Amino acid sequence: MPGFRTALANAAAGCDVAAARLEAAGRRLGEAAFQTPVDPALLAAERQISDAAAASAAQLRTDPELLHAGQVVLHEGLRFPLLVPFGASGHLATSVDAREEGVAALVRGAVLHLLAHREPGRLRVVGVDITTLGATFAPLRPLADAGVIEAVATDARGAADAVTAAETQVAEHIAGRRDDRLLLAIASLGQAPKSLIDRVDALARSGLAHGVTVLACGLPDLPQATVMHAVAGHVEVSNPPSAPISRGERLAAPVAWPEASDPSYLAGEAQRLAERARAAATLTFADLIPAAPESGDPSDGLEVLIGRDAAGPVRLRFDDATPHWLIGGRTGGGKTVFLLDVLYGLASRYAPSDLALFLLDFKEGVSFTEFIPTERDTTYIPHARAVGVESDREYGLAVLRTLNEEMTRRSTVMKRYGVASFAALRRHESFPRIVCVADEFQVLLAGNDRVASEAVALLENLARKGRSYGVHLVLASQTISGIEALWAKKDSIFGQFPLRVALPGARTVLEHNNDAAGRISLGQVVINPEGGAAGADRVARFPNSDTEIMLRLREQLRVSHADSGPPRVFFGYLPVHFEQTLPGERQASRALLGREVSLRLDAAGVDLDRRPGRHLAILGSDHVGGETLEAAAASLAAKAPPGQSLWGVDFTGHANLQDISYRIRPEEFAAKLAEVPDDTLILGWGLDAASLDMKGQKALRDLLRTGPARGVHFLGWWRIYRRFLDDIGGTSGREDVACALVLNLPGGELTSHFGQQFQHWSPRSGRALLIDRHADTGGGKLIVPFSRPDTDGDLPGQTPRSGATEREFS
Ligand SMILES: Nc1ncnc2c1ncn2[C@@H]1O[C@H](COP(=O)(O)OP(=O)(O)OP(=O)(O)O)[C@@H](O)[C@H]1O
Repeated sequence: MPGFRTALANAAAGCDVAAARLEAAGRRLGEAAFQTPVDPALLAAERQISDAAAASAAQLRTDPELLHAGQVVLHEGLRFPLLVPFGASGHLATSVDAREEGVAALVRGAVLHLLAHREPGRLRVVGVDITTLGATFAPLRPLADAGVIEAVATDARGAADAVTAAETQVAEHIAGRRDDRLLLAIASLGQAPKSLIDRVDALARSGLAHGVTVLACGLPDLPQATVMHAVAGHVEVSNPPSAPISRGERLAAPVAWPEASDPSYLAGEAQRLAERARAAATLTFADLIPAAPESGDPSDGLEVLIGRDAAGPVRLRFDDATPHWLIGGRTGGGKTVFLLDVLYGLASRYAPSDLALFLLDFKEGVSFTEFIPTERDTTYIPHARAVGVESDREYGLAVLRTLNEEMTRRSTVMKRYGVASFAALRRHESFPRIVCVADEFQVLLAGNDRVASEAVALLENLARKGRSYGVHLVLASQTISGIEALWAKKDSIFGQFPLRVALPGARTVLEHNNDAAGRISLGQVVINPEGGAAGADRVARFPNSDTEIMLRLREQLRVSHADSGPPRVFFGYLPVHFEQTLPGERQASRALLGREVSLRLDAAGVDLDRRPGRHLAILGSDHVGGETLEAAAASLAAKAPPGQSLWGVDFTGHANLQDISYRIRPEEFAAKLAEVPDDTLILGWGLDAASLDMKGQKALRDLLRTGPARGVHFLGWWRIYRRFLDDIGGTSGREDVACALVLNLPGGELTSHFGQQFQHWSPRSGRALLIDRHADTGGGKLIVPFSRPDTDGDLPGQTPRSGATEREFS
C-alpha cells in the first residue's frame, strides 16, 4: 500500500502541525478551544489539512485495507473521513459497544466494506451481539440468509462458539488448509468472562497473519488494533499499530462516529453482496463430475468435491482422519441428492478396480436406481457391487457380514506382507477401497432382536477397524435417537464417525449444543469434521443432481469399463420366479425353492440325496406355498436323472401339475404310499386335507424313514402345522423330515419342534424361512420363495447376472 502510506504520512505530518497548533490554542483557551477558535493561522492550516486529507481520502476510499471509520472534526465544521487500517492490515476496537448508534453504524459499515472489497466467498463473517440481541446485524439480514454472515451469537454460549470458529480458522490457516479470511465482528459482548476476552486477544495477536480480522466493540484493549475511545461527546483514535498516523499516542484531532446509513441503502447493499455470494457459491452438478472419468489413486484416501462454501470448493475425504461419515437430515432435506453428488463424484474419479460401492436403502421408495440397470436404461455404475433397494434387514446384515469377512481377508494379506495400513497394502496388491452406504440405517438396528444385535456388533467392528483396511461406512438417517440396540454402543460406534454431514433439519448428527443445521435451507449442508462439535462447522452449498450428466457418466463408464459387470441388485419389494434361474443354478436332485436374502442372492433349495431325512415340508397357509412347491417340481423335472419319476397329489384343486409325470388321485394317496417304487419323488399339495388314518400315517412315516436310501423323497405342503406334526408322528418323526420351509407361522409355534433359535422368526409376506437340519444348525435362511410368474405383475427381479459372481472385491 505505498500510495496509502505516502498519503497517510502527508496527512499525519499535517495533523502533527495542526496538533501542535491545537495544543497551543488549547493551552491558551482550555476547554473552549473548539468552540471558540481565535487564531486565524490555525484556521488557515486546518483548512489546508482538511482539503488535503479529504482529497487523499477520496483517493484511498477504494483501498480495500482502509475502512472509513468516522469523521475527523476540525473547527468551522470542517470534516474529513477517518480511514483506518482494517482487514489483513489491522483490527479495530472501540471502547463502547454497539448500544451506541455510531458504533452500530461502524459495525455494519465494516462488514459491508470488507465484503465489498473481497472476491465473493473469500470472507466469512461471524457476529456476536449479546447486548442488543443481534439488532446491530438486522439490517444485513440478506447476508445471513445467504450464509455469508454464518452466525450471529446472541448469548454467551454462541459467543464462545463464534470465537471457536475464529480459532479454527487460524488453525486451518496455519495448517495451510484455508487461505480465506474470517471477520469476527463483536458488536457487543455483554458481561463476558475474562477467559473469553483472553481468547479474543489471542485471536487478535495471531489473526492478522492467519486469516482472522477482529472488530471488537467494547474491548478497547484489543491487541494489534486501532482503538476508538469515546471521550465526552467525541471520539479519540489511537494510532493504528501497523501504520501510525500521529506522533502521539492518539490522533490529535477529535473524531465523530460514522453516521448511520440510510436503511434502504444498507438493505440494497446487503442484498447485492448476498446475491453475488450466492452466484459465486453455486456449483452445478456438471462442476462436480470431470468431463471424462478419471482413475485417481485411492491409496491415501478418496476425495470428492461436493460443493462450495464461502472459502471456496469443499472437498470431503474418506481417509484415516475421516474414515466414516454420519449424515442426517429431515425427509426432503436433500439427503438423496447429496449422496448422488458424493457417489457420482467418486465414481467419476476412481476406477471400479479401485473403488467398490455397496449401497443399501432400507426405506420404502426406490432409491439408488441411478446405479443399476433397468428395463428402460441398461447403463449402470460399475463400481456398485451390490445394491439393496428397499432392503430387508437380513440383506443389510449379509452385506455387513461380507464386509467384515473382507476385512479379515485383507488382514491376512497384510500380515503376509508385514504391513499395517491400507496405503502400505496397496503397494503390494491393488485392493479397492470400499464405501458402504446405508440409507435409513436405523431400520436395520430397530428393535431388540437377533438381527439388530448382530448388526450393531458388525457395525462396531467395521467402524473401529475399517480405516486400516480401506473399508468406509456412510450411515444416513433422519434420526438415530431411540435406537434401542445402540444404547450401549452409541459412543463406541459413532465415535468412529468424525465427519458429520447435517442437512436441513438434522437433529442428532451434530452435538446437542450445535444448532447449525437449524439455520440452513435446502441446498445447503453443514460439514463438521470434529464429530459435530460446535464451532467446527462449514456451511456449503451442494448442487442438485442432473439426470443427463448422470446418464453421460454411466455411458462413459460402459465404454471405459466394458469388462465390469452390473451390480447385483436385491429388490426387496419384488417377487422371484423359478423361470428367472440360470441354467447353472439348476441341478439334478436339488429342489429349488427361492432366492436367498444374501449378498449373492443365490438360488436356495434342498438337496435330495441318500441321507436319512432328506424330505421337505412346506408349512403355513400362505398360498405361495403351493406355488413354491410347483417351482420345486419344475426344478426337479428340469434335471431329472434317467429313471427318476415325479409323482404328485393335489388336495387343493389349484396346483399346476404340468411337471408331474404321474398324478395320484387324492383318494388313492394313502394306498399309494405303500407302493412307491425306487427313485421316485412324491410331491403333495394341501396334505392337511389328506386326513390320513393311522394306516396312512404309518405308511407315510415308513416312507419318510426308509425312502432316501432308495432314492424316494417326499415334498409336501401342509397348510395346517398341527396336521404335519400329527402325520409325521410329532417329535419322534423330527429327524425324518430334515428340511422345512416355514411361511406364515409365528416363531413361537416353531420352537417345540424346531428349536429355540427360531423363536425370533416373524412371518412376513414374500419371505420364508428355510430350515435344513443338515446344512445349517443356526437360525435358518431367509429366502424369497418362488411364486408363479402370472400372479404378481411380473417384473425382472433379483436374477443374478452371469459373470457377476466373483465381483465383490476383485
Ligand atoms: N442442492 C439442491 N439444490 C436444489 N434442489 C435440491 C437440492 N437438494 C435437493 N433438492 C431438491 O429437494 C427435493 C428433496 O431432495 P431429496 O430427495 O434429496 O431429499 P431426501 O432428504 O432424500 O428426502 P427423502 O428422505 O424424503 O427421500 C428434491 O426435489 C430435490 O430436487
